[in-house]
Amino acid sequence: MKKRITLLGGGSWGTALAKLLSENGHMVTVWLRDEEQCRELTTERENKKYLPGVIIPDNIVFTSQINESLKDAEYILIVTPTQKIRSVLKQINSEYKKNKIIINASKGIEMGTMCLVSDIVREETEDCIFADLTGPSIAKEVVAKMPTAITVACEDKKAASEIQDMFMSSYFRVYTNDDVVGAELGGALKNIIALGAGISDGIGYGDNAKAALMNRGIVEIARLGIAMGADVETFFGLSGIGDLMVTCMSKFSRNWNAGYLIGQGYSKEEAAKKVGMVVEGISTTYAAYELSKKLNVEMPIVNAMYDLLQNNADVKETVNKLMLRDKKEEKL
Ligand SMILES: NC(=O)C1=CN([C@@H]2O[C@H](COP(=O)(O)OP(=O)(O)OC[C@H]3O[C@@H](n4cnc5c(N)ncnc54)[C@H](O)[C@@H]3O)[C@@H](O)[C@H]2O)C=CC1
Ligand SMILES: O=C(CO)COP(=O)(O)O
Repeated sequence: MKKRITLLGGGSWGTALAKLLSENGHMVTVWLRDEEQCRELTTERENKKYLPGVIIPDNIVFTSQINESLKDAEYILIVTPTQKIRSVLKQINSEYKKNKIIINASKGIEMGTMCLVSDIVREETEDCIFADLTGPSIAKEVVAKMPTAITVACEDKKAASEIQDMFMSSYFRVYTNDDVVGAELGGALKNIIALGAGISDGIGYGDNAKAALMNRGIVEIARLGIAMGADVETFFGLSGIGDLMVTCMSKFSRNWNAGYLIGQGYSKEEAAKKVGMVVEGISTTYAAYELSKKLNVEMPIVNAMYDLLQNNADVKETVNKLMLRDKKEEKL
């Protein structure tokens, strides 16, 4: 059935999801804060900055009026950088953020508050159902209609199944899951590990190092997840190890690319600027570091990444410290 969906954000992932939803027959509106960009997208039907070369279907509406964009919406799809979500939701009149189904497609943790996106949505909206759309899904491959499998995590089974139907297509397979916290944590924290994988590649370490990072990375992600009430099984799924694999291995990943540049000697600011799109792993490193301290969860890779980003620690020395920690059993 045709649904009315408004996207908050139209960068590379927003554009890709708007295109997919429109091609699935839904009525899609995209809110962007920049009026000039709305005009360009409306007339040129191409997102030159974030997804050049992709033709945007004619029936997608772009607007810079946030309340107007939500008047008829049944579903709200959040696709803005995580650190901006709260301020975006605050701009919406209360009547338009009440009793809606809110789907989050962003992957990060809010700095300062340590909130997951589900917490932000709970605090900034009223009586809404929250779902998290997450998993290994590089926007450039989705717009090229390459096979992709993803998860929708939602505690409300009916809403989960509606969202599954809404996104499913011949090249986009959607699974459901009811572990929202686990799915959100997997999506957010894999960005930190991918940044680390990029650094490892950037300084010239090999595949052994990257495999170790990925494997020990998912272990510490699961450790934090367990402390926060998530189901450990979720971390073996698409939103966990699945997304970790693609983000650490894809040359399209912005987190991997930013890490690679840092490994080559650029500062985090220069690397983020060069990538030119959101690098969620940087801000999420700070939030995850605070969370691990608060919950007393051992997260050596997150600590190392914090040291690199916050204290400009030397990369090789940091890796040495990681390797020479106390001997351990291979356990969660
Ligand atoms: N690109 C991808 O392949 C995927 C991205 N994601 C996630 O989706 C989220 C968005 O990522 P992308 O679209 O790729 O990022 P992007 O950097 O391509 O685009 C970000 C969008 O947010 C807008 N924006 C930035 N600051 C804003 C503010 N203060 N208020 C309102 N809008 C603002 C930008 O104008 C742009 O439209 C991230 O959390 C990312 O981790 C998830 C899966 C795949
Ligand atoms: O989340 C993603 C793939 O699932 C996209 O990762 P990047 O933000 O690193 O490009």
